[in-house]
Amino acid sequence: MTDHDIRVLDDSQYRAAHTLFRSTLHHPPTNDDAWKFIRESYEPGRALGAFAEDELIGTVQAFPSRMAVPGGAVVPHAAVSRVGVRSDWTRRGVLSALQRAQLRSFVESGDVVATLRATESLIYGRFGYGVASRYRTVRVDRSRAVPRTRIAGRVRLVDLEAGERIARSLYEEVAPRRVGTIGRWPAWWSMNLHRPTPEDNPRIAVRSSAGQDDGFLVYKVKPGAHDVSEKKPTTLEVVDLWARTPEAWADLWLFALGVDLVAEVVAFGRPVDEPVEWLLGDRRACKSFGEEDETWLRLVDVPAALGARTYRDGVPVLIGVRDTYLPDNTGTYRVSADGVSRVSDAPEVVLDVDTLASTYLGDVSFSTLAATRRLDVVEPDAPARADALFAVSETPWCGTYF
Ligand SMILES: CC(=O)SCCNC(=O)CCNC(=O)[C@H](O)C(C)(C)COP(=O)(O)OP(=O)(O)OC[C@H]1O[C@@H](n2cnc3c(N)ncnc32)[C@H](O)[C@@H]1OP(=O)(O)O
Repeated sequence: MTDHDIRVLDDSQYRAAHTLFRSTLHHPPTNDDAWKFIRESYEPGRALGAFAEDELIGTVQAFPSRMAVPGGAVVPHAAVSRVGVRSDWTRRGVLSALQRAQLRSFVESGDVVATLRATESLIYGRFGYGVASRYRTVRVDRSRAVPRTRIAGRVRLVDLEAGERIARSLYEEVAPRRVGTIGRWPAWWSMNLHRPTPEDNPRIAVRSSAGQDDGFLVYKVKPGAHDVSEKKPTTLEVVDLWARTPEAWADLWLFALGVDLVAEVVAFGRPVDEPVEWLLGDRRACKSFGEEDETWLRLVDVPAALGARTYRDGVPVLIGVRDTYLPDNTGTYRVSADGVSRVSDAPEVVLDVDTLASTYLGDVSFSTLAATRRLDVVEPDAPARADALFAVSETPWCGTYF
């Protein structure tokens, strides 16, 4: 018997839930203008509340989405956000109860995976979430950058309305080609492009070649002093940049690096393998900061998730999986280049479901996890065999903050 219970929230409760979540991050309630955009992002059945008697004391939410997995498939995905428990109720099992209910709801709705961004890295492992992709921040000193090449196609500025249309359609086409990217829900776009305050003033540049749009850049400029030697430099922030081809990618970066009166170009949350340095005459003009965990991935339906991705050639391996919160996933899986099956054989390597999630998109190898004692090795050559099967050619990256 607990002193709280979990309920699905309805329309009349979303604003209170949002205010509660913001208070757990020490932010004030949102204003009415912003709420118009945020309200749209609450979908029926996807927000849960924890109640003590009839008082709301905690909440979690999820956006409906998809995720691209190795081999090109795209699987149903729940994007978890707005997790918070009122500070007079923490460490009494409220989040655990919310997580249990939310994971069960994902099973019922057929979500194969769930992901989130974590405020703190010690919270989510116990619920089966593991770090599956990383990102970095890059900062380019324009006075030293000296790009080695010029824009080859055409980059034009478009207004926000046309830009959003182009960006959405290009994103939907281009993003799923990269492992770890997710489908963006309609309210993501309105919250990120329309909600910003006037000072944000997002601009959209579209790149085209032979009359075809093939990439876009959303950016913001924070004006500062015009003289680069002064303390507060004018900064251009690359907010969102996606391209169909490497040529379009390079042109969009060259455009960002070419805007006048800008002292530095900064981009948060970019892929760890994005070769910005190689565009520059002076590669040290580009500093890379804070490589951090991006995607925390939960394999909700382990057989479906393992079955959805492809594997390279190699000797099959038997992987034993432990899952406390969703025990139906517990078992041994035979993984081979031909696919995955559940078997009753003894496993050759055993790991918790959060650790399996970290290997799933290919960001970390089984050998690394064995060396750091994150998995139990039964057959000494099993981690190397699993590495060969799970290897990917491109580092996973999501690129969508929520
Ligand atoms: C996806 C997102 O939205 S990220 C945003 C997350 N929200 C925040 O950071 C807001 C501020 N924090 C909070 O609201 C709360 O502290 C929460 C939601 C993180 C945790 O809620 P609680 O109800 O306290 O968690 P609960 O009591 O179920 O804890 C379960 C276990 O996790 C541990 N735990 C919970 N939070 C933390 C933490 N921040 N750091 C380390 N351990 C933690 C507990 O000690 C407990 O461990 P145990 O099972 O070994 O006893």
